[in-house]
Amino acid sequence: MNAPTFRQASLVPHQLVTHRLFTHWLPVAAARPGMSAPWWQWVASKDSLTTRLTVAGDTKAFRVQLLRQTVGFPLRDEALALGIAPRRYAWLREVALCVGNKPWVVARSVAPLSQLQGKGLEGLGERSLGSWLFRQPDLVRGPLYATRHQPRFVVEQSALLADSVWGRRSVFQHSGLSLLVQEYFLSSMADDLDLPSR
Ligand SMILES: C=C(O[C@@H]1C=C(C(=O)O)C=C[C@H]1O)C(=O)O
Repeated sequence: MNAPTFRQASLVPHQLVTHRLFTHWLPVAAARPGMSAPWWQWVASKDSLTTRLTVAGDTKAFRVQLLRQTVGFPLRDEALALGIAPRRYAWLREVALCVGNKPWVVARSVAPLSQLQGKGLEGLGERSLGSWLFRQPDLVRGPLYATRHQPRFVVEQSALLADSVWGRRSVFQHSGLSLLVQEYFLSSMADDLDLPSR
C-alpha cells in the first residue's frame, strides 16, 4: 500500500524541477516550426557568428563590447548544460556584439574556472572569443538549443536595452575546456537587416 504513495510523492517535485529547468531551451530543430526561414539561417548556423556578423554588416564596423568578465557561480541551468555542480567557480563573460555601433547580439559565455588554465582567455578583452575558438583545430561544437526568453544577464548587469528575438546556445569543447556560449539576437539586428519578428 505504501509503495505507490512514495513513488507519487517523489515524482511530483522531480517533474516540477524538470519543467522549470528545461522549458526555456528547445533543441533547435524543435524550435524550427515557430521560426522564419531567415532567422533559421542565423540561429541554426554552426560556423563563426563573429564572421557572419562582420559579413552581414558589410561596410559597418564590427566590434565586441565587453560588458562584464568575472569569476562567479554559473546559473543553475548553465551548470546543467556544462555538466558541472552549480557551486563551482566559473569564468563568466558577457559581451555585446555591435555592428555600426549598434548592439545586434548579446552573449554570455561560461566555462569552469579549473579548465581555463593556460588558455590565455583572461586577457581577451574586446577581441572576439569566437575568432579565438574557431582557430582551434580540435574544436567540437555540441548541439544547438533555441529560446524565446530574454537574456536575464543584460537586465541585471547593464543599461543596455536588449530586446531579444531568438536566443541560442551550445557547448564548445577544446582540449579539456567546455565552454557554454549563449547568444541572443536582438530586434535592432532584425530592424537593420529587415528580418521578420520571429
Ligand atoms: C562563438 C562565437 O563567439 C562570439 C564572440 C563572443 C565574445 O567575444 O565573447 C561571444 C559569443 C559569440 O557570439 C562566434 O563568433 O561564433
